[in-house]
Amino acid sequence: MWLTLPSLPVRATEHTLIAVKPDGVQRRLVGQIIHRFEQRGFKLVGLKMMQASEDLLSEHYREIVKKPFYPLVRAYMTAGPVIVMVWEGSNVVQSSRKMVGPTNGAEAQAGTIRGDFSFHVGRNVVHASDSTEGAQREIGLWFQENELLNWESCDQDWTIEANEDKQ
Ligand SMILES: Nc1ncnc2c1ncn2[C@@H]1O[C@H](COP(=O)(O)OP(=O)(O)OP(=O)(O)O)[C@@H](O)[C@H]1O
Ligand SMILES: Nc1ccn([C@@H]2O[C@H](COP(=O)(O)OP(=O)(O)O)[C@@H](O)[C@H]2O)c(=O)n1
Ligand SMILES: [Mg+2]
Repeated sequence: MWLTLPSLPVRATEHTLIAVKPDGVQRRLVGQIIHRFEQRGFKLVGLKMMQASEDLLSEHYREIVKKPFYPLVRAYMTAGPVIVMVWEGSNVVQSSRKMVGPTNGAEAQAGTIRGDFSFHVGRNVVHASDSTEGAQREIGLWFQENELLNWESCDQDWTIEANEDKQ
């Protein structure tokens, strides 16, 4: 039997900033990390490789910049290139945090990115924004507007139920 799928109204979408940290790049984990977000059904709308400057990093981590361990974070995060990405989808901020797992890989469950690829808080492979407001702020820090692409994904009707907006 064929399903008929009504075309979706344009929906307010959510975005998050995910970064593969220098250890993830060095350990050749970039592909596996991207794969997990693709597999979940989220849409990639921005991606680049860059060397983070200390200034950008202290803005990004403004909540921890005064913590005693921040110099370690700065050294870690500027030690090599990072991959920064913007992913789009329903509830993507919270879902990504769950996919990434808690800050300390030693406490992260197997099946999460940190639980599968790290066991030390200072080498935890990925960054994920922790709130929608934080995500907007971080996306604005790392990306120019013209680096984000608004493209139609052909599987959209199969990853989002059409009536979601009407409930
Ligand atoms: N005690 C620590 N020692 C060393 N590094 C730490 C420590 N605590 C945190 N970090 C590093 O600082 C980062 C920022 O800490 P934060 O509390 O924001 O964790 P997070 O939100 O899980 O990580 P991120 O913001 O990178 O996604 C951590 O991801 C980790 O790499
Ligand atoms: N005690 C800590 C806390 C954070 N960090 C580092 O700082 C990053 C940002 O901290 P955070 O509190 O925003 O945690 P996450 O959002 O990364 O889970 C972490 O991902 C770690 O790389 C650390 O090295 N030691
Ligand atoms: Mg954080």
